[in-house]
Amino acid sequence: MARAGEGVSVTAEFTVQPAHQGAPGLAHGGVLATALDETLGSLNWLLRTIAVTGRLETDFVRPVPVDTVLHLDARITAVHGRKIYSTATGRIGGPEGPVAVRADALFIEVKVDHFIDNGRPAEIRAAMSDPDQVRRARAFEVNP
Ligand SMILES: CCCCCCCCCCCCCCCC(=O)SCCNC(=O)CCNC(=O)[C@H](O)C(C)(C)COP(=O)(O)OP(=O)(O)OC[C@H]1O[C@@H](n2cnc3c(N)ncnc32)[C@H](O)[C@@H]1OP(=O)(O)O
Repeated sequence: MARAGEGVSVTAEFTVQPAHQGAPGLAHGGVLATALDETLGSLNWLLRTIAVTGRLETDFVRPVPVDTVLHLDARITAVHGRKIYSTATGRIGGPEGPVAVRADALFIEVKVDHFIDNGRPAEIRAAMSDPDQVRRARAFEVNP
C-alpha cells in the first residue's frame, strides 16, 4: 500500500497568552509541549490516518515569554506499520528565528474503536450524532 511519507509537513503559529504562563512572564513548558503535540498530530490527517501520541520527547532550548508567537514547523520522518515518526521545532522572533523548543514524536495508528471503547459515553454519543465527525471517521476507515 502506497502511503505518504517523507515530505509531509505542516507549519503553524501559536501565540503564548497570559493564561499559558508558568514562571512569571514565561510560557509553561507543558503548554509548549501541547502546541508541539497538536502540530505534530495534524500531520496524521495529511496521511489520512487516525493516530494517537505514543511518545513525545521535548527539548526546551530557550525560555518563551508571554505574548510571543511560536512558529512551529513539523514533518513526518518515517512510517513503519502502525508507527508514525515525526519531528517539530518551535522558533521565536519569526519563522527563521532561533529554536526555542523541539520535539520528536511517535504516533500509533488506531481504529475508531479506540475512542468508542475508551472515551466517556456522553462525548462519544455527541460525536456520533455529529454527521461531520462520523463522515470524517468513516472516510478514514474506508480509505486508510
Ligand atoms: C465516533 C467517535 C469519532 C472519533 C473520531 C476520532 C478522530 C480522531 C481523533 C484524533 C485524536 C488526536 C489526538 C491528539 C494527540 C493526543 O493527544 S492523543 C492522547 C494521548 N495519547 C494516548 O492517550 C495514547 C494512550 N496509549 C494507548 O492507547 C496505547 O498505548 C496505544 C498508543 C494505542 C498503543 O497500544 P496498542 O494499540 O496495543 O499498540 P502496541 O502493540 O502496544 O504498539 C504498537 C507499536 O508501537 C510501539 N509503541 C507503542 N507505544 C510506544 C511508546 N510509548 N514508545 C515507543 N514505542 C511504542 C510498540 O512497541 C509497537 O511497535 P512494533 O512492535 O509494531 O514495532
